[in-house]
Amino acid sequence: MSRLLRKPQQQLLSTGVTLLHEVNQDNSPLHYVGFKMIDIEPGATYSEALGKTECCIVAVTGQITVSDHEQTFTGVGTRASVFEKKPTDSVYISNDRAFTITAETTARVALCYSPSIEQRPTRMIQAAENGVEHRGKYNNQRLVHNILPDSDQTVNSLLVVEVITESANWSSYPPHKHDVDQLPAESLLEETYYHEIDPAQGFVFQRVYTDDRSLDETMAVEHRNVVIVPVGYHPVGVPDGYTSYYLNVMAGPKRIWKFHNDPDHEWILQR
Ligand SMILES: O=C[C@H](O)[C@@H](O)[C@H](O)CC(=O)O
Repeated sequence: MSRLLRKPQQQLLSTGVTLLHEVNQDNSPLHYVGFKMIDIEPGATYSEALGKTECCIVAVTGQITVSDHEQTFTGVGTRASVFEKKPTDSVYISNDRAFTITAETTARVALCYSPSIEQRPTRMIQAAENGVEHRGKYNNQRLVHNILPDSDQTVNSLLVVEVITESANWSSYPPHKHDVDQLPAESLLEETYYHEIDPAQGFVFQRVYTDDRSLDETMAVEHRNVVIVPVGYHPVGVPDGYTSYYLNVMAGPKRIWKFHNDPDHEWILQR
């Protein structure tokens, strides 16, 4: 199995709290991005104290209460399934703060991390604040919810976005990369993908590859898998009959999303 593909674990952290994924510097080739996916049962709590990292808590499904022990946000979350195709709520917590999440319903919660030195205010990112984009044409159409785009200057290094790709369409396509710190042409952003597929027995294909093909891995990605993108192009293809969801976390030395399309495939944009 590709070293870039992570299957969900079932690590019981505490009563009602299960860790499905943890991606960090110790268990991945990433240096900037961290990611956790936790499932929380109603009434159960998850607490964490941040060091020099910031965290975007995304209520992927269900409703949660989030407190940084100064402010408390209740009713965070808008959907029972990501395939309702509507944005959700998130809460941003900056470095050197602690937080507690309490599940109001059965909830899937993504914890998206990146480096942070200058402490910023805690804030709820309402679903209605998400920039919604209908990107692409032909069989390259996808729905994008920008949770923390690079235009949002309220955080230090974190970028968070979710994408819905319908049956027989491609996304993160034409293949693009953002793996060199060479602005204005391209920025260096590591990336993680947390995938969900409807119906859940489905799979999508994701390829992660470099120009010199020193890295070239094509994966069959299944429901609730994570794909790690340290470098390279990273297109996703969705088989007929299935719908794809993924949540992206990106971070690097500069908080700018400037990607470079694979020249071999950029022509499709001219149609
Ligand atoms: O670099 C960003 C990620 O690859 C996705 O968010 C991608 O941009 C989604 C898309 O445009 O299809």
